[in-house]
Amino acid sequence: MGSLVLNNNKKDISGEISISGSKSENNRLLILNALFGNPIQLKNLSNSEDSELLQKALKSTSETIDIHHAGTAMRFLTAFYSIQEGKEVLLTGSERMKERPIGVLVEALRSLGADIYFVEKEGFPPLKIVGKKLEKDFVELNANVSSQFITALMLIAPKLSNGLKIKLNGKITSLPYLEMTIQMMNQVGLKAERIENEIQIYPVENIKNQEFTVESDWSSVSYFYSIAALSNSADLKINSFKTESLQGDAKLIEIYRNHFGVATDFSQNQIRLKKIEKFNPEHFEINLNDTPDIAQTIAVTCAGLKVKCKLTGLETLKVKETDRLVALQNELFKIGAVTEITENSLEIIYFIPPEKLPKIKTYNDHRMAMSFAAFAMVQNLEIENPEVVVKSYPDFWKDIEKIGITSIAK
Ligand SMILES: O=C(O)C1=C[C@@H](OP(=O)(O)O)[C@@H](O)[C@H](O)C1
Ligand SMILES: C=C(OP(=O)(O)O)C(=O)O
Repeated sequence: MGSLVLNNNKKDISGEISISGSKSENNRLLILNALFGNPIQLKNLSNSEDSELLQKALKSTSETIDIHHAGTAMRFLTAFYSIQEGKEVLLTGSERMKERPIGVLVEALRSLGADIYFVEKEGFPPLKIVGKKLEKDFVELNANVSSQFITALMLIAPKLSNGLKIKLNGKITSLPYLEMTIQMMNQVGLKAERIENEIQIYPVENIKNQEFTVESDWSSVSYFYSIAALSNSADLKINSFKTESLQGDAKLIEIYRNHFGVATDFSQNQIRLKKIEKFNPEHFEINLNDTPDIAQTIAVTCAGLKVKCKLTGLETLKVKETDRLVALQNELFKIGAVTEITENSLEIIYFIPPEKLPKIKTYNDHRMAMSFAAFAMVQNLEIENPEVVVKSYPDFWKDIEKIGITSIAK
């Protein structure tokens, strides 16, 4: 499967690229379309493999659905199939998917009356799901493992006879993703609201035909913020973004402006990133519970700038595509950052000289590949199994080439 050696001869970068639609927004709309008979015409679709896998699953008539490594799709489909009366499926995924917990969602759906069985290990995929009509209208669940469980319930809720009240117990993780679900549902004509730890979704029969332009993916654009922060000068134009984003990761604008000297200007639907100052804080501390997908990006930015940092709120990272805390610790070491990790934090405590040509393992995790690629602004490095990027951003290597980071296959 090879590797790529990344090389950037100049520390000044510029160019223009387009990033496809947010996989989070896209996947919510795919489920709503499947539930309501395709009333929503999506514009600026996500070209992520995860979204394509979900789309394919929703069209499939097979009794076995293999969702590979697409976590969001796995969770949303679990709820979706629970209410498909008369349909029985085996919902499975990659080896890693079989290690990503889903018990909290299954328990919540069972408490609503769903027929779901763990086929191998209790609490984990694969699942056998026998679709039926769910009669109840109240559910409670722990909100501290994955917000995707809650979104999954919210998306099917308008189709339940009396809607659904969802009570969230414990600390709510990845909250902006729940806000995204609520806002999107309201935008397409459904009725959803959250008051503190209670979400209410009202029943709705139909939604009207409409277009929905998916905003480009802010998690994907994070790598360009990191590249800009590690450059001498940067001027990057990237499509297509909205000033009022539904995506929590738009927080990047503030984080990179306030801490890493990268300014963002909006001009119509384009953002323009500029390095405005060389800005190396002594120490940087941030809680990323709202924005878990940009933790790796920020860790590599800090390593490249030699900024000691403490990233907290990372308790969900160990159950993502890989244990991202361990993966980060191993690979940051190769680029000269020595870290301490706990169950929910990562701290860069001191720096050592980076390896001459660090060879970065990617652990089947797209975000490991893309976040470490930004370090090419500091020195050459090798990224193993670069094809992992397809999960969210298939054009990533082409796009960084466009702005001056070349790669040679090895
Ligand atoms: O709802 C979503 O689209 C997502 C929610 C987050 O997951 P968790 O809630 O499990 O942290 C995020 O990490 C994931 O990439 C996408
Ligand atoms: C965690 C992620 O995705 P998922 O949970 O959908 O696999 C991600 O894209 O970083």
